Amino acid sequence: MQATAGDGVDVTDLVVRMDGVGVRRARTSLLRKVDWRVELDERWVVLGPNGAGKTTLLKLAGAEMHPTTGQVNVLGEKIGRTDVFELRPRIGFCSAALAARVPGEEQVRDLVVSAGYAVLGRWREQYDAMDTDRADELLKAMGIAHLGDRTFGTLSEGERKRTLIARALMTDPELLLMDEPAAGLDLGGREDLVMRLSALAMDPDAPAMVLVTHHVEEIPPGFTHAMLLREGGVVAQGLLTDVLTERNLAETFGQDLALQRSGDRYFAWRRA
Ligand SMILES: Nc1ncnc2c1ncn2[C@@H]1O[C@H](COP(=O)(O)OP(=O)(O)OP(=O)(O)O)[C@@H](O)[C@H]1O
Repeated sequence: MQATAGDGVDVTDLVVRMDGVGVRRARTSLLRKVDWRVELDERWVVLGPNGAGKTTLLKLAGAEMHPTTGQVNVLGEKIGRTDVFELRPRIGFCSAALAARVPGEEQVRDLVVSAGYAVLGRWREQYDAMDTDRADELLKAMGIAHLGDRTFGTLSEGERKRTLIARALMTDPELLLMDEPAAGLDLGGREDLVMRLSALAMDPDAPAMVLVTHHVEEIPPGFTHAMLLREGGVVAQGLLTDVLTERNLAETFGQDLALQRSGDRYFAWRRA
């Protein structure tokens, strides 16, 4: 008999499970009563305005933070009861906060390959040839194979984002968490990234994914589910096509928003 999460879902397929989760800091609720299930083959987008709690949610899923109330399970391990240093290599994480910690003189290939050794910053050991081949393969998949010998400090914003995604994939994670990967990119850079993330989302061997964004235009085709957050509370969650409605967007962003779908892409704007 298979163990289930109480809602018929096989728990071995659950990558993230949150039950009644809340996070409080200095009498402020960053998150309230979040119940969430992410399965192996799902690709989630978390959408909401500034301060909604998106990064907090991602940090919980990345075992970077404990909840104040409720329970968080990631890859079958309960946060608070497990060794996070064993859990974190199973999770790929990319965020602006991580980018800010990368020394400018770090070589791109080293930055990617060192993820397997859980280090950031200059690493003088010799890497295994298999590891450097894998790093080059990931750089190629992100369209930046030619940048392996460059230093991180010399890269454009878009090239940095792609490097960090390659690094996050280096350990072959079971869960990939991305906090606003398209922030700061120009139109061409954004479109290029959206298409690469779309290819990743459609790869059946790719990890479960959670992508945080402010913009519906940044949702890569192939993403399957969405959570809308406002002021620490879940406005709606479920299948992307069910959740992404004008009504839910209006409630999430507190404005009268029009939403249009063109193929697998979404566009939103405020009605006059
Ligand atoms: N340590 C803290 N103490 C008090 N408030 C905090 C703390 N950390 C975060 N917050 C607040 O919690 C709220 C949620 O923060 P979070 O970074 O999760 O939001 P977000 O949705 O990712 O926002 P953004 O889109 O602007 O990045 C914000 O209002 C933030 O100011």
